Amino acid sequence: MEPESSVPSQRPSRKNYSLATELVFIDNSDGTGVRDLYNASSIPIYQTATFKQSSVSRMEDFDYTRSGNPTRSHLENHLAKIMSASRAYVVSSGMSALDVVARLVKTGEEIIAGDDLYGGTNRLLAFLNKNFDIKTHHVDTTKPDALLPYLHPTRTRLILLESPTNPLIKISDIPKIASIVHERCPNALIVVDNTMMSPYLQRPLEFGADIVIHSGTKYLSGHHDLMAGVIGVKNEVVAEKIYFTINATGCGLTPFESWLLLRGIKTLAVRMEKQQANAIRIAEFLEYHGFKVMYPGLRSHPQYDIHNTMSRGPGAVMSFLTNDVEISERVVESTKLWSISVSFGCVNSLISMPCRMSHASIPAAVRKERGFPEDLIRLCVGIEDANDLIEDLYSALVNANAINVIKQNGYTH
Ligand SMILES: Cc1ncc(COP(=O)(O)O)c(C=O)c1O
Ligand SMILES: N[C@@H](CCSC[C@H](N)C(=O)O)C(=O)O
Repeated sequence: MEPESSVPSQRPSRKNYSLATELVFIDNSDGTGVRDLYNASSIPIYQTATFKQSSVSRMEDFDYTRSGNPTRSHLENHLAKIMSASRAYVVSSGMSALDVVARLVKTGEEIIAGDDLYGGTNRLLAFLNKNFDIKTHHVDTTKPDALLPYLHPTRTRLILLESPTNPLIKISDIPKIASIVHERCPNALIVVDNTMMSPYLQRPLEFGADIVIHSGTKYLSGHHDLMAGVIGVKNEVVAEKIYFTINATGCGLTPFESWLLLRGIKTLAVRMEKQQANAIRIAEFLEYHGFKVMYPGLRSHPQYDIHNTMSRGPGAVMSFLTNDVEISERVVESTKLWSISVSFGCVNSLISMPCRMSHASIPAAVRKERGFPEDLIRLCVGIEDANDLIEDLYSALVNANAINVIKQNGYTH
C-alpha cells in the first residue's frame, strides 16, 4: 500500500496575520500540524530514519523518513501557509523540485517555458526533450499572446514561468497567462518558479498558478548554507502525485536541512526588506551613471506596472550591461565587497556574469538566438551598508573604465 503524504497542512480557519508575522508565528494550539511532546519553541531535528509502530498493521503518522519526518512535515506545513498553498513539499534542491514537477509530464506531452530562464532549468528541459520526447516551446512570456500558437488542448501539460526571469529580469503577466491557458488547455498546469521573489514579495498561487516552486537555497534560507527545493500545490490530486514521486525517488529534504531552512524562513521579511532597499539604491546609482539596468523597481523597466500588480516589491536581483564583455569581466573582478559567486538570496552581496557562470550550460548559439547579452552583469544585493556597496561598485566601474565608455558611447544593445 502506498503511504499518503503525512500530516497535512490543512488548518481550520483562524485570524490571518500579515506575512511578516506569519513567517515567525507557528501555532499548533488547535491540535493540527506536527505535535512536539514538550512544546519546543524550535521544532527539534528528528534525526531518525525509522519510527516504531505499535503493531504490524497500525502505522502512525510516520514510519520512515524518506516517506515523512516530523521536522520536514512541520516545515512543509509552515511553507504551505506562507505560500497560500493547500500542500507544500520540500526536497533536496530547487532542481529536484523542478524534476519532481516535470515528472507530471508524459512522453508526447509538451511544455511551454520562457525564452529567458535559469540555465539549470533549460538543461533539464533539454534533457527531457532528448531522452523522453517531451518537447518544450520557449517563448517570450512577457507577451501572453506569444503562447497561443503552442497551446494544444490535450498535449500542453506545463507552462513554466519565472517572473522576474533569471537573469534578464523579464516580467510575465501571470494572471493573464493563467486565464488564457486554463481556458484553452484544461489539462495544463501553470507552474511558477518564484525563487527570485520569495513568498514574502509574491505568491503566484493567489493569482492563477497551480504550482509554485522555490529554490530554498536562495531567499528562503538566506545564508547560502544549505540546498533545498520547495513545491507548493493548490490541488490535492496534483499534490498526491507530487508526494508519490518524492517518496518513490527519495528526494525529500533531510531533517537537519529542514530545520535549518525553517530557521532561515523566520528572518525572510527583515532580510528581504533590507536587501530590497539596498537594491533600489544600487539600481538608481547605476542608471544615473548611464547603464542599462534591468530591475522592476525602476520606472524604466518595460513591465514595471504589471510587476507591481503581482508583487509587493522589486526584490534584490538586477542585471546591467556595459556594452563590452572585457569591461564587464574587469568590473566583476575589481569588486572587493561583492563576491564573485553564482546564486542569489544570500545576506552577502554577489556579482556574476551569467553567460560565464550560472547560464554557461546554455549553448552559446542558443544564448545568441534568445538575445542573451554576453556582457551582462548580475547583482544579487545583500544586507551590507548600501553606501559601502555603492562605493565598492563605483571603484570597480572606474577601475574597469566602464563609466567613461558608457558616457562616450551610450548604450548600444
Ligand atoms: C530561478 C531558479 N530556479 C531554480 C534553481 C535551482 O535551484 P538549486 O540550485 O537549489 O537546485 C535556481 C538556481 O540554482 C534558480 O536560479
Ligand atoms: N554549476 C551550477 C551553476 C549553479 S547557478 C545557481 C543559481 N541558480 C544562479 O542563477 O546563480 C550548475 O551548472 O547548475
